[in-house]
Amino acid sequence: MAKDPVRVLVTGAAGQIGYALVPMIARGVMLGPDQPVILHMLDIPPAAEALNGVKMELIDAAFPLLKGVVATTDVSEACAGVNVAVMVGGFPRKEGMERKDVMSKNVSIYRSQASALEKHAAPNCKVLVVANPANTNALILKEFAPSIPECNITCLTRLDHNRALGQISERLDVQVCDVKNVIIWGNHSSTQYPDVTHSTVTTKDGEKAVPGLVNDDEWMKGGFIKTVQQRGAAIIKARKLSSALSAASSACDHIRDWVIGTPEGIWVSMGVYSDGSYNVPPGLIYSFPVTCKDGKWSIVQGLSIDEFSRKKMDATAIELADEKALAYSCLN
Ligand SMILES: NC(=O)C1=CN([C@@H]2O[C@H](COP(=O)(O)OP(=O)(O)OC[C@H]3O[C@@H](n4cnc5c(N)ncnc54)[C@H](O)[C@@H]3O)[C@@H](O)[C@H]2O)C=CC1
Ligand SMILES: O=C([O-])CC(=O)C(=O)O
Repeated sequence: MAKDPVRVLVTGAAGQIGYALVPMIARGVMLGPDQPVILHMLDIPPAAEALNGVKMELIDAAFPLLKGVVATTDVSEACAGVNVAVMVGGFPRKEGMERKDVMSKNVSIYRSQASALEKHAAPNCKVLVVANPANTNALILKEFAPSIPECNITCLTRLDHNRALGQISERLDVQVCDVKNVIIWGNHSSTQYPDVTHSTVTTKDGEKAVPGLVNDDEWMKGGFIKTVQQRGAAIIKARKLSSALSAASSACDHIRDWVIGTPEGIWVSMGVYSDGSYNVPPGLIYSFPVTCKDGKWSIVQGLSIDEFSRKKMDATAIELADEKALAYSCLN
């Protein structure tokens, strides 16, 4: 029997990431090849005409799984009955703007969109925040949507995770699908800590630890970390636009693994509400290694943390606490 359609909201749908993401969702990349979807696309009034253009293209592409398209600038209509919400819309930093000005705009957007989701979304709606500052936007959303379970509110660090897999695969000249269990700890920012301590490569002689294969501590603790931390900026410099293709693909990976489950023996990175695991302060949305089963994520426990990792994990937590304080100061 055909499945009932799932309603998926994409905010900022007329933007770069939105344009890459909506066809992936309509093709089944996010929720599977047998899962019909209804797309809800939200953008702001100045982008209404472009948004309608995206809707026209979705119709023209005749996606078999796509059972309906709502394209609107009305946040209540956009959120009505949605089962999955991918929050890509936000206010970007413009020339001459202070950090506080950008935070203040995004706090106000995420506060009002949280209330709309709380009122209109389906009860067990899963939320993924992509727009920067992603962790803190997700935290604000959590604060202002108290009836949405906190475990349903996450932010995207899967792109950083995939970037780390890509860098290891290039360095060792192995297939990216044979590399697993890197970790992104902390903020989706240049303080994030991409950690290869526990990662492995599947070889014809079995699983081998990445640190032993790379055998270059200086690179793993220096160039590798910096490349992953700065990759978004490098893409913007090269394209003059954001990393829309890889962000859209990673957003699909994030939701797919969350809904369908992570494969046996594999963990992924997700920004989730900290429960104090690994001595990360509770009350932050922080990226951890997680496995997913039956639509729920759980933080991988018991990994050993060396002194180098501890310092990096603490530094990114401090940045998140500062962002949280700044965000709260914008609420008054
Ligand atoms: N977490 C991650 O891994 C990544 C996050 N990003 C972030 O994703 C966001 C989107 O990036 P792009 O698509 O390249 O930007 P973009 O500027 O092309 O698109 C953003 C869209 O959001 C819309 N928008 C603005 N305010 C809105 C509101 N209140 N409600 C609904 N829509 C609104 C804009 O009109 C625009 O169409 C940015 O914040 C960017 O920094 C980008 C790459 C990776
Ligand atoms: O800074 C940005 O907008 C881009 C970004 O987050 C990324 O590519 O990781």
